Amino acid sequence: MIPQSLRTLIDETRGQRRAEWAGREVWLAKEAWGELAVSLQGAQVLHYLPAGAPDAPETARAAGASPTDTAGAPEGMVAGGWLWVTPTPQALPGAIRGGIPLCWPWFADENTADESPDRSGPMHGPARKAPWRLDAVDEHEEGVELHLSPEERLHGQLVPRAVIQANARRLHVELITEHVGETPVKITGALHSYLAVADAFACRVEGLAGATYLDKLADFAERDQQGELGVRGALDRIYRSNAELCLDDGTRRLRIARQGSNSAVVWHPGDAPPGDTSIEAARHFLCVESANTRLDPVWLVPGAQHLLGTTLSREEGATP
Ligand SMILES: O=P(O)(O)OC[C@H]1O[C@H](O)[C@H](O)[C@@H](O)[C@@H]1O
Repeated sequence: MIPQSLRTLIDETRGQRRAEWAGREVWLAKEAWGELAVSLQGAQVLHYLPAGAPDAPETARAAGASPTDTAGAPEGMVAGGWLWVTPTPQALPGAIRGGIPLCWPWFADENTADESPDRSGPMHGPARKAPWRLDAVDEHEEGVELHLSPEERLHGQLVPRAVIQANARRLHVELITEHVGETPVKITGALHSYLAVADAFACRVEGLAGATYLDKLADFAERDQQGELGVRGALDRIYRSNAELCLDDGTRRLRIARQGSNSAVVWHPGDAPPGDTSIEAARHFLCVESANTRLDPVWLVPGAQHLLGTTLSREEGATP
């Protein structure tokens, strides 16, 4: 579910092109394998829709529906796609709420921003607001692979880069950190996926039963997940888990695999969303994040690399 204005840009795309959306440069693809939109601010995937999905334009047309159906969607938004983007994004230099923001080189706020000099760095680190450049686009019939790096140095000793792969079966995002300095550095971070859902409070996240979690809404109290997770309101949890997850919103079963992550963050603000999003629009996302947090920080030594990844795909055997 994305803003109508972004949908229009994608509809006007044949093949690949660059355009401007909400004051940011975006890279767009509309190909036989599906659709992809990436913002160069933050190297942030904003939209992905594989061909053949029930909400893909050609499938919708075959079923007699409009591919840009606004029925039931909050104002300014259209259904379609696996990711959610707010219809009311902050102006630059603010970050875009939605898609897959890259939180780097730390996850969350000043209390956990171990890498900022005085533990007071910006929430989720500087990478998501920074300008990135597209270093390479590897295009082939089955899909596309993008390589991006920040235009400026974001850290004295660490250099990040992002790899985004999209095809008709899956979306895969990697955030790779290379240590180019002299002394060990501790990092955290996240691929802060805003997944589009029919109703956030009717979602089930499978794969976390029995896992322990830190409840950020209860001062990081440690708890056990009893049974599978049903989301019914506000929650902000860091699960100690590297398991593959499945998000079921009643209309789609999305598999979420993670690489280099032993923290799965599940977040929804309930009926008190941040100022850049209405309550109505917020009912259509659930964040399920591939993360490194205070539970599994990564110590990088000079010359070492760390890869944090996430792969979204349809569940095997499920209808497309
Ligand atoms: O509003 P943002 O800075 O994008 O952060 C949004 C959310 O991100 C994570 O999921 C955290 O666990 C939440 O505590 C936070 O509120």
